[in-house]
Amino acid sequence: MDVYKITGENRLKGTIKVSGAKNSAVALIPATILANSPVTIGGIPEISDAWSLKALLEEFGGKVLFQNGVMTVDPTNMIALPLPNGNVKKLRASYYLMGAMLGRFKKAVIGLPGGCFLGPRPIDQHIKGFEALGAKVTNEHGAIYLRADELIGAKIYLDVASVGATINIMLAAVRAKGKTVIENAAKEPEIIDVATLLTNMGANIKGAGTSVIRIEGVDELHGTQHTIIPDRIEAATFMIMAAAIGDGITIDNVIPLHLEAVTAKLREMGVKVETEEESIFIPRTDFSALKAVDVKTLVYPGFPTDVQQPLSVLMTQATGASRVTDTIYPARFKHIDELNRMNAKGRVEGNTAMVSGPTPLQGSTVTATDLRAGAALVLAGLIAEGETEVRDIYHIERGYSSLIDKLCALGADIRREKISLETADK
Ligand SMILES: CC(=O)N[C@H]1[C@@H](OP(=O)(O)OP(=O)(O)OC[C@H]2O[C@@H](n3ccc(=O)[nH]c3=O)[C@H](O)[C@@H]2O)O[C@H](CO)[C@@H](O)[C@@H]1O
Ligand SMILES: C=C(OP(=O)(O)O)C(=O)O
Repeated sequence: MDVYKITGENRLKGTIKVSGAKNSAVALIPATILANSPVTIGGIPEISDAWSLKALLEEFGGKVLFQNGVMTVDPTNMIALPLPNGNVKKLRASYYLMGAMLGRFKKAVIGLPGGCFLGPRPIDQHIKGFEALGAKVTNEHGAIYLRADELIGAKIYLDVASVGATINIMLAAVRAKGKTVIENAAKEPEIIDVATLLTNMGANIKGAGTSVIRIEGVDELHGTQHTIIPDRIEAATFMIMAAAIGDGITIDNVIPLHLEAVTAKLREMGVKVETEEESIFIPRTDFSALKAVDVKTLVYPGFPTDVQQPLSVLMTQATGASRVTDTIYPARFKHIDELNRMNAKGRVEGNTAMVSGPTPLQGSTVTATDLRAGAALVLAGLIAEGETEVRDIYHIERGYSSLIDKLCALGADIRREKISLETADK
């Protein structure tokens, strides 16, 4: 088993560069299926989700080159093979193969997705959208079967403003006949990024980034080049790290507008956040002035659920009782038990976690139960006294590109090591 071993309390200083957005990359890569010639995307993060998607596209005839952050997909020889198992279960975003394959081939068989278990993560809104476009959708033996004689544009009202459903319906609708309107669409920046790629491939999409998206289907989409947006969740993780253990850290390659909710909440805590056009500087925090806050996760542009877990680590260092309410994933609190193993004072009631501080954290052996829980534990390890061992790091490596190298370049002491199962059992 691979683990991270972190020796804490090193002050970190310097510049850290944010990679391309995971949640864009995992949709942009499946979107290439819809083209009739190669698509090149720059800035793809070196994360296992990107490698899993590369393998999946290759399973049904795609030619994929992924080098130095640039992925080129030649989709011309793809055929609609079923993908019921294996790589589809390694990530959440394999659900985008449904929309993209349905759009191109009018049929698909895709296993139910994996990804972080954050409580129930239904895909009923994706399916409702596909059905509205004319697909017959069945769930057989853990795989979703989709088939349509033709896709016809429709008006689709999403019961929840789901990121995945919005993008998935867009992927199918760009090749449907006529007009599709998605109402109560999600507004996350990654949706605009996917719409930009599709538009550059020849699609006709209006309103991405607002709650009403209008799509006029086209007969063909062609190859193009695209550069991905920076990862706002990785940037937020680094902002929190800088506040928790930084001696002056510049976070480079960010779109500050995408980080407004996080910036506002950090400022409310007493963290100084200096925003430039494409970077953010966080000076050393005055911990005597770090205050407890309440935070509620909301759809974009609200505070992102993906950042509440890392933020709870900073809350352990703030004076007073902080509260995190997750309205998107009410059970996304497995990290609290793990932080408590490190001497944090956290407690969960319903969809809310209470974290009291300030508490000196102590190094311990902890488990990354999901991606952002893992990021939170790495942050906790960086500030804790002594050594922290983080297990199940495959979750972290689904979404953070070259994390160890980036943190070590700032002065962190982190090693990725293999431990035997006997050692793990002790
Ligand atoms: C690959 C990717 O982009 N993952 C992100 C995406 O996940 P994902 O796209 O899975 O999240 P959604 O936006 O779809 O989910 C939001 C809420 O809607 C519910 N829901 C969703 C779909 C559906 O058909 N029915 C339904 O009830 C979910 O249970 C959840 O409570 O957005 C989440 C919310 O910002 C982020 O935490 C994830 O990092
Ligand atoms: C929950 C996340 O990812 P996924 O949807 O891919 O599981 C995340 O990025 O925090």
